[in-house]
Amino acid sequence: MAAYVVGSRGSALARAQVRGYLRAVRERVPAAEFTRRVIVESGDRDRLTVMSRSAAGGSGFSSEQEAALARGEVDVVVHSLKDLPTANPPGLTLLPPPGREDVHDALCGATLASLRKGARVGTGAPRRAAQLRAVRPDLDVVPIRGNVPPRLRMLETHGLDAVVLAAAGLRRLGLEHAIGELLPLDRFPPSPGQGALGIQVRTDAASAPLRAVLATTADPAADAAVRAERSLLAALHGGCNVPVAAHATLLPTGTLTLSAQITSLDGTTQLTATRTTPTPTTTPESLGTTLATDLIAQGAHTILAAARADLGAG
Ligand SMILES: NCc1[nH]cc(CCC(=O)O)c1CC(=O)O
Repeated sequence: MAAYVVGSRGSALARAQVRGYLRAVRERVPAAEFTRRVIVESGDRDRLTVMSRSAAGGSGFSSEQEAALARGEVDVVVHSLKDLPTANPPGLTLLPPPGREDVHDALCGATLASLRKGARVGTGAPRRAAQLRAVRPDLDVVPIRGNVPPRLRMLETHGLDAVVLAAAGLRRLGLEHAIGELLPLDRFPPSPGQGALGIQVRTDAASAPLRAVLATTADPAADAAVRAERSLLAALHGGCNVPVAAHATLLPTGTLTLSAQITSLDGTTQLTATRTTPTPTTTPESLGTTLATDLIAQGAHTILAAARADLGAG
């Protein structure tokens, strides 16, 4: 059997995600063989361009990863799900994720309560900046970007008092000792899909054997949760850079609960809503779109339009 080619970005986090994923696959299908290939994102020089679908040259792909997958240069791409647009390019599909890491955001370098008035807290995510301002309007939120280890080093190199990072990335990199506090989910719900891998493959018949191998790792609970979260984001015409948070959990009883939060960039207005599947036939996707409708009735579009205008101008 020829080895399947697994693509990812070249960051330490992306490599750790591939390593962890292949460990899970090999546990279930020991005979499967894989080789790894790093696909460099031209946009990795500027993170903002990575996020936009037009960045891959108007090709309809959100990244070089997707384009390489569609061209057959790799057979599967391991992404961070939260970085993937909700629109799926034709010919490609996402498989259910193999479970989910810690969904919390982590404050590194301090705890929230220990931060003095006016303390400098680094984050590149508009959602995190807005959530911080909602809870602590006195903080000086400093925009930072880059990969996880350099962002952590900015505590020293940029004189920051704290930085906010996903606990999932820190744990995958073995950097959990840097976590000062896991931020509470009620005030700091995560980005849709945070902590989950986006396992993307081709839908063609030739890829069916690989899809069958990879499907052995599927975690139905994680899958239901991220599908609900991402359908909410899609229904709000979100993107990975808007101040939308969502978190779903599937109980053993089969009940799926989805909570979402939208925050104005200045932190002064915050919308929250929660829904639970009323019947077993409600799909995760319909729960997401229903909750989006609840938030739209509360004025979601006004907050999001203002945020997009500020971010676009910014
Ligand atoms: N946007 C960068 C990114 N994409 C995925 C993760 C961490 C892993 C995850 O959230 O699943 C991170 C770093 C961070 O947000 O701290």
